[in-house]
Amino acid sequence: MTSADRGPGLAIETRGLTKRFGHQVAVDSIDLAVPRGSVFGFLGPNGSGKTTTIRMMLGLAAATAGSVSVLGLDMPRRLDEVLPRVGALVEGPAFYPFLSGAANLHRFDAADRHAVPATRRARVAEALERVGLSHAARKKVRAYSLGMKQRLGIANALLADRELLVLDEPTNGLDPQGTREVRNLVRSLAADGATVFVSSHLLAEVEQICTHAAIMSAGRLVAQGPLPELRKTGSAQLRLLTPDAGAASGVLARFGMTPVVGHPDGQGAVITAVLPDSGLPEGGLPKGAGTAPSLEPIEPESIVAALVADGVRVRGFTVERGSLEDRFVALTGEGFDVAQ
Ligand SMILES: Nc1ncnc2c1ncn2[C@@H]1O[C@H](COP(=O)(O)OP(=O)(O)OP(=O)(O)O)[C@@H](O)[C@H]1O
Repeated sequence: MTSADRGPGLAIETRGLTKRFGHQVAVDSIDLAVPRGSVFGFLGPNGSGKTTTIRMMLGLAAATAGSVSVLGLDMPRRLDEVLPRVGALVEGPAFYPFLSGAANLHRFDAADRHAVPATRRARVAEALERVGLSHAARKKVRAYSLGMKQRLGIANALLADRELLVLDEPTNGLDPQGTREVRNLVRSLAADGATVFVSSHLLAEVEQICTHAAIMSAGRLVAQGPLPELRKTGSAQLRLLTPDAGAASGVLARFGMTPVVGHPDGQGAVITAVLPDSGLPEGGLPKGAGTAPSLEPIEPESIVAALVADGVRVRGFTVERGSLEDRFVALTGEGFDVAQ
């Protein structure tokens, strides 16, 4: 990461952020950079350290080492200035079941010493409207579905104007309808200009609503960046159809590839090869790496040009990138739930 990636353009920044519970390292020296205005997906399997990181960001847990700044201010030192500008939904909201949704929000608003009492009623009504719960404002929360409770939690986070929303697994446990509602809500919050930091163990969810993502695995941050960039990195599979297998293999080997030759249809050879990774692994090259991978991605068209220049007859040529899911599985060593 360059120094240009840091600074006032970031809504959240952590450096070397670490949390140990006894001997267990739950969060292992992570450097997160969440750009302002992004919808940032914080992705990782259960137990990978997402909630612990979020708790440290919000001053709910003390870091063992490292630093966090939120909206450009050090946490937890500047907690009092930061919290009024941040809406959070962490580990499921706790509501009074015997009170209505509106009455619950009134209580939360009253507990906020920055909230002006005279405008409380309007603020609560607006937050309920924002999450589509106006019709259920007077209903007791015990009669709310899980999706409605989650939306009420987000309404609570929206009681004041927020520059940053931090949502920990906001669709966890929701049925498909509730999930859709919450996702649409997250999209519209982002469209209004807030930075939204949303954790999830669902890859599909992050792909649908996020502009950026970070991937956690066993307490470590294994990748982060804009989604299109994360999709681009990683290896791709090349497939070449040619009657000139020997010459073609020689050309591919010159590009550092290891071609595999098959003869499935008698029409010529089908050669497959893995296009070398175009991106450096997070944190640079592994120690002791033999040959350094090229920093420049190998363009498929330069391979075709080299094949043609060497007189190879190219009858078919395709390059398929792995999906984001392939990439995440490769990074975390675990599959992701694919629930929509
Ligand atoms: N208070 C605690 N005491 C001891 N260990 C903890 C504590 N909180 C979390 N851990 C451990 O730290 C690790 C990371 O947990 P964390 O809840 O941050 O992960 P997560 O990615 O948010 O997972 P999930 O989606 O299941 O909440 C886990 O192994 C967990 O058991």
